[in-house]
Amino acid sequence: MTRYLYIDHPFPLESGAVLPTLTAAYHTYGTLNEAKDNVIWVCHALTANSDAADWWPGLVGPGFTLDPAKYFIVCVNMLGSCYGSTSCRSLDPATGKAYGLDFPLVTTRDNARFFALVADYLGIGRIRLLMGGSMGGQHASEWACLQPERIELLCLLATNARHSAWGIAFNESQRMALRADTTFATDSPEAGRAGLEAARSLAILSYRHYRTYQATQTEPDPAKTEDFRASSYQRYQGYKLWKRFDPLCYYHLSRGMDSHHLGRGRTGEAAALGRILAQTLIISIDTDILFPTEEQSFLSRHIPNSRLEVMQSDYGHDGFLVETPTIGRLLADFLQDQLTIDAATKHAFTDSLSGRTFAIPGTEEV
Ligand SMILES: CC(=O)SCCNC(=O)CCNC(=O)[C@H](O)C(C)(C)COP(=O)(O)OP(=O)(O)OC[C@H]1O[C@@H](n2cnc3c(N)ncnc32)[C@H](O)[C@@H]1OP(=O)(O)O
Ligand SMILES: N[C@@H](CCO)C(=O)O
Repeated sequence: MTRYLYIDHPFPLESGAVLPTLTAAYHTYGTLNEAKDNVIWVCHALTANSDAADWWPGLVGPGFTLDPAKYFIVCVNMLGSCYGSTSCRSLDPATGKAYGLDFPLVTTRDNARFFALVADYLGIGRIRLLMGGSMGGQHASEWACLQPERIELLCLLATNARHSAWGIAFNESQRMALRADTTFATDSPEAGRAGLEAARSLAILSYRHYRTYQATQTEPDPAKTEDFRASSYQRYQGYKLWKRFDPLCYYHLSRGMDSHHLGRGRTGEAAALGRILAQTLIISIDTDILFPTEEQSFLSRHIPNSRLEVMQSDYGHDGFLVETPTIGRLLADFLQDQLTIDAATKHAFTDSLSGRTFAIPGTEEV
């Protein structure tokens, strides 16, 4: 069940804008123990919500690695999302109307500060494990830089220290699709639908891989000359997001993702990552073309106590959501303090974009 926390206190954003009050939609699973040392905080990705057991089945829930019988698991909906926390659909007290397009930029750093504040309000001190994938990993790494002493273990999946030019270009293309829809940000009944569907269709290309499409969407009928299986898949993915997500929120969230840069104001990403005290497990996906393995290798080289695991998956970037048996195993070992900070265990990998093979932890090609 979604719960809500109302914080009647102004929240200044990095941009200088101020949100006068905050609403945090959140889920918890399990019980905070007396020692308050069993907190697992999950940060969700772009279009998910605070119900981590729903969108991470096989990882969060009874009998899985993140078992509520052992841990107090918390997930808070990020600011700007349409799943209950303060967003462009909230009322702007200055106008008495919803913020709409005027909603201020909420950076990944703002969201990390928001989570830290919510943790304070929920009476949570230290966090045993903070984790997140993709944009959730951007939030988790920001938080680990902001409050290094608070986070004991960190798990970052399919994420980066700074959103790449490639990632920003994908997001801008999606915003172009949204803006090209003349109903976007209007009061019409299905405002922004065509734009959102086109945007998601574009995005899905970056979340999957050539091999994913070859395996699942190759047309079985050799006589076909149009209306291919892959086409209906793209349209369906667009429709599926439209059924559950708000085009305006999507627009603003993508701006937040673009803002991600751990090094801003901290003399660079390497210095920022060097502040992280948590023992860190970094999980990469060999077919991830949006956050390629070289980005997680960078995290691993600069977070002092870290280990990189490269998972094989044909699913591409979204493998961090679906490869739960592998992730569960890696995480279980990590939680049992079997993390060995041993450079010798770091193995070479081949980057899916460039096809180059790198030795870890060095950057040199082998
Ligand atoms: C309120 C909420 O629901 S929020 C929680 C859900 N979402 C999130 O948390 C965000 C993160 N999750 C995701 O991004 C996605 O759900 C993922 C990556 C985990 C999985 O994506 P999916 O779309 O389920 O998987 P996949 O890419 O394999 O597509 C399967 C779907 O496409 C359909 N499909 C497959 N091929 C085709 C085709 N050629 N033509 C049309 N439809 C097709 C399948 O029937 C299936 O439909 P269904 O989802 O209605 O069952
Ligand atoms: N598939 C993810 C985005 C990629 O991290 C989501 O919809 O949240």
